[in-house]
Amino acid sequence: MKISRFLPTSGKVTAGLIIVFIFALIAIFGPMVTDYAPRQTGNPPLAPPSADHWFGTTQIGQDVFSQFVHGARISLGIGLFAGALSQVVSVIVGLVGGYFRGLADEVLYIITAVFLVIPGMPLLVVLTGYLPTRGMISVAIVITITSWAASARVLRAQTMSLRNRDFVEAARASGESRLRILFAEIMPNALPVVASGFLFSTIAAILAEAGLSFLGLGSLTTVSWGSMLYFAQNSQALLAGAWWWFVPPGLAIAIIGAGLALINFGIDEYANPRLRTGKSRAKAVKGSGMRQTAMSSAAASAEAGAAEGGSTVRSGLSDPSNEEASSPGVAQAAHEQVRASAEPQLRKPDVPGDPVITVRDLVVDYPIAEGTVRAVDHVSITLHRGEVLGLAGESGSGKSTLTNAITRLLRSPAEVVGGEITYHRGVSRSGGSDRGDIDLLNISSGDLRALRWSELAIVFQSAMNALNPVTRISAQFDDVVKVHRPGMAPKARRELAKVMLEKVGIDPERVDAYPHELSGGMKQRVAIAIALVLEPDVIIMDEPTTALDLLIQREVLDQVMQLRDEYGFAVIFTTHDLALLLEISDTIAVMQQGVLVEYGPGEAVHADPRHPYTQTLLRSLADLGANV
Ligand SMILES: Nc1ncnc2c1ncn2[C@@H]1O[C@H](COP(=O)(O)OP(=O)(O)OP(=O)(O)O)[C@@H](O)[C@H]1O
Repeated sequence: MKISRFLPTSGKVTAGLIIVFIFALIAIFGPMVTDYAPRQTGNPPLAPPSADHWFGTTQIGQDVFSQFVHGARISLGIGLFAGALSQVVSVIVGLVGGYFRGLADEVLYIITAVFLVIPGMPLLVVLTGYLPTRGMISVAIVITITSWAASARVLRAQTMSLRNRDFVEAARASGESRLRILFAEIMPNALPVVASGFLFSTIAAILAEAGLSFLGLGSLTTVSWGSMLYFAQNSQALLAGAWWWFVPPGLAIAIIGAGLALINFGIDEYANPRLRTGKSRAKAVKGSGMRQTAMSSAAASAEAGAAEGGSTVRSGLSDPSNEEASSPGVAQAAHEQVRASAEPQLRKPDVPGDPVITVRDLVVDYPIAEGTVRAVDHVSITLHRGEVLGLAGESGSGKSTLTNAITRLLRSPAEVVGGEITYHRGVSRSGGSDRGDIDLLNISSGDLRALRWSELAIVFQSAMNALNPVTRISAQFDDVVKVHRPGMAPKARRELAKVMLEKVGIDPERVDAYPHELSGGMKQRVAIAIALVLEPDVIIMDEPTTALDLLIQREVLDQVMQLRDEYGFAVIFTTHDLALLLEISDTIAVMQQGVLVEYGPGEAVHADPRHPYTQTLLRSLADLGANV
């Protein structure tokens, strides 16, 4: 495990950590290097900084440096203690209320709301007035009482959204105790909120202590940055020109506050792996761990087969347990090894229509901290009008990267480093002359918006996520139609939505339903109907039926094929299910480690697979069939 993976990638976070580290050193070691006790008098009064007194002296001859370093211990100590205490209260109130709901939640929520509306500083002042002692712990407790509510409210909302997620349901179903679900399942997902709450409470506590001490309400027998400011102000240090007395504590409070705020920027980076460039690892884990399909196991045997033949095809980043394979060199070399192990087998597709999309020599890289992942390596394919192009390949082989490049949905850090993608507009449905070609990689964002959906539509893997849960189906059709057919009347749009629903086998009266009122299969059909509503030339379907059971999958696919016959759109269909692809595709493209290893007419690929990887995939299918 490399330490560099845990180092912050952002300069802001590094700066924040350095600041906090320096102050921690000052608080820990500072008191050891000073010759003076913080309250010791007898030195020359109001002496400016000198070799004897680095930060000068106070009006009664105390050493300011000594007070500053001792004060650092107290101020930081109170900040951290009150910050931690306030988070403990927030976590308990937020998690318990958000998870258990009911009366407990109502009571806790009312208390939280009351604390939120009471202004913090006046409450602090009142509470400190009633303190039996003004010790630092008492001050920290008072600060906690006034600062826990904001974070508790955010945590409650987060818990409410997490409590219905599948992994929590699964934990409940597996019999985990409520306490465990709260603290082992939900809490880790809420950690970014807790961590950022902690940082802000710490800053607030340092400021509150300084404020209270400055007002003379803190513990004036203890040296803190706040009490230094109090005495400096009471002795009119400003008028006396003794800047060295109040500038160090004032500046320190400002700098440590900035440092903690800068660290807060880093929390998201750690909480969300996608924000870190090491996303490929996360994807690889997901790919190799979660989707154990026939294809990925077949890929494993393909590798074994290749190894027997003398050349090894490594799965590169797709095996997280393999440290060697995860190293950047191997990641970069994986596609080269695929090419070296066997020549790609590319045959001309056997489709009558004109080309509608041509991908030529496309190369897409993901530069990550550990090196560059070449996700698509010199891929060329042609999609013809009305053609169903089946895109197969193990998880992580580059299918989504290829289709996302076509739809221009690639996300950072993806970089298209070579090749062309051309959309051939052809003649319009109403006839006329050829409308020419569009260079998809260099299209303007305005043209891209106009093209997407009206000519190039997408059906995402999970309709569950693609449909907005809080708007009716009719409104979701409207979203698309209004943008591209601005002149269409609301009534006509509603009728169009109904027609489209009927086409995908859904009762048109369900047009006013919300997504949660539909079954999984129905939702996927709605997603397909929305993709079809503007009669596009091309639909990209990224594993559109994976989440459905076999019977529904079959029904949805039959429907897609019927609609294809009716509308004549071309489809790029991505799936792990090779058997399904063989059945529906005119052309098959098989990818491995970003390389297009087999390409050709579906029947020809089925009858005569030429690449060892495709052969193994098909053999494993045959074995599966034999075993059933
Ligand atoms: N944002 C990213 N940063 C770094 N590497 C990435 C990123 N997205 C994808 N990759 C890498 O690019 C390669 C191709 O990934 P891609 O998602 O295109 O594969 P896929 O065949 O669509 O996989 P799946 O079927 O699991 O969706 C993989 O090695 C993956 O780890």
